[in-house]
Amino acid sequence: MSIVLVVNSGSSSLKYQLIDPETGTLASGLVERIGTDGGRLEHQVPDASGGTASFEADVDAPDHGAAFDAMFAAFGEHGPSLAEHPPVAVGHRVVQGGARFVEPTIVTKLVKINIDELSTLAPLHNPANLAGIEAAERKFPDVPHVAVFDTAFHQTLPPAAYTYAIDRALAEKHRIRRYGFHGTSHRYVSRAAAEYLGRPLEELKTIVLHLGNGASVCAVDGGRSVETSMGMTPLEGLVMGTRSGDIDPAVLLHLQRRVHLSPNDVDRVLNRESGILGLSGHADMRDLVAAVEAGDETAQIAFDVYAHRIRGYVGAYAAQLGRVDAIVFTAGVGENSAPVRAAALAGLEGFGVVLDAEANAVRSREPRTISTADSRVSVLVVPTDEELEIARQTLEAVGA
Ligand SMILES: Nc1ncnc2c1ncn2[C@@H]1O[C@H](COP(=O)(O)OP(=O)(O)O)[C@@H](O)[C@H]1O
Ligand SMILES: CC(=O)OP(=O)(O)O
Ligand SMILES: [Mg+2]
Repeated sequence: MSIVLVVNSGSSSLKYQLIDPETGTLASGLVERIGTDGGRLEHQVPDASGGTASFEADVDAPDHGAAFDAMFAAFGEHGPSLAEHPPVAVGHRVVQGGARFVEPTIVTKLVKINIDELSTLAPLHNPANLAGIEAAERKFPDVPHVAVFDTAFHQTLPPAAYTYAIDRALAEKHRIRRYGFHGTSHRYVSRAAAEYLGRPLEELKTIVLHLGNGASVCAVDGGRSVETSMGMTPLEGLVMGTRSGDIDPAVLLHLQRRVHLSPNDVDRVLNRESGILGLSGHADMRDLVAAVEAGDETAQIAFDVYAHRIRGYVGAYAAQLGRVDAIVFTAGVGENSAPVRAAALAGLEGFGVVLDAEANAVRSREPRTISTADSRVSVLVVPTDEELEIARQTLEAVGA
């Protein structure tokens, strides 16, 4: 058996999964609200009847080390026993790998220094990823730790897609270019979509819409990322829970010169206080949709801006690909929100994108088609599984 512990450390959360890619998940869980009051743990294990048993607890988690302690306590209390199912490696999601990390990489002191240096290019993510690695190393000092980078899948972007039109020397000196993120998800989902359609990956042209708390679009041509909406940092592109996505860069200058916000203030405003939260007061899509359904006009505008931006990217990426075989929705919002999917693709019938309202309303955790039989473009919902993908890549990196 090759068991991997997969760790996805966010700024305020720790998601984990103990998994054998060949046989399935042994446990998964989440510690939320790290660093603030009201920490909570959820731990799930498969039960005898083929379902899952779920355990919840309030926990005190001032930092990632404490979150790891809470996770261990949950394994101790609810199983499975880590002594009986020891991981052969720990796989970590790391968001920003820059141009340096294009493969899953065994963590060394130098790798950690590099991840730290890349923090300015993913300020919400890399510091938390590193904190998670260090906490996990203290708990599992004897197994290899592997970093799997969100940016790696996008290393195939052509220069025309990753180059910003600014002074070349300045850009090169400061490594300013599009890197792209959510690559582990885009890679997994584009492959799973090809498998579901029963078509060779090499001949498929796909647009993947990863709509989670962070959100990005990826144009995948023959299994390779050729265009993606996040940029040098995970701020560019789609409207997100708390991030603005695309904005005229002159707005930042205006905020600094005329409103006298500091660079850190602007960072906070755009990364944490914008998106659907800034527009409506709701960062969570479930709350936004509920407010729209209750007739709240401000919520309606936020929802419309969110969908309008997606539709624009679908059109742009269709043009870049020249042909689209499938549009694939994934992640929390993409997998669960029928109203978002319908609004995002509304009016595209003339381009051969026709949703089936009934199929779109079905709730399921399986890959499925939500377009009509005569829609020229297949529209799919394919649940992402970043943890499984990270586990596979971790085992490959350690040669297990
Ligand atoms: N049933 C649902 N309807 C609409 N949105 C949902 C639903 N379930 C989850 N979501 C949304 O998914 C988002 C979180 O997605 P997720 O992929 O878990 O994000 P992350 O990995 O970035 O934390 C939240 O905005 C949440 O509102
Ligand atoms: C890169 C990124 O935005 O990740 P997340 O969606 O987990 O915030
Ligand atoms: Mg995510």
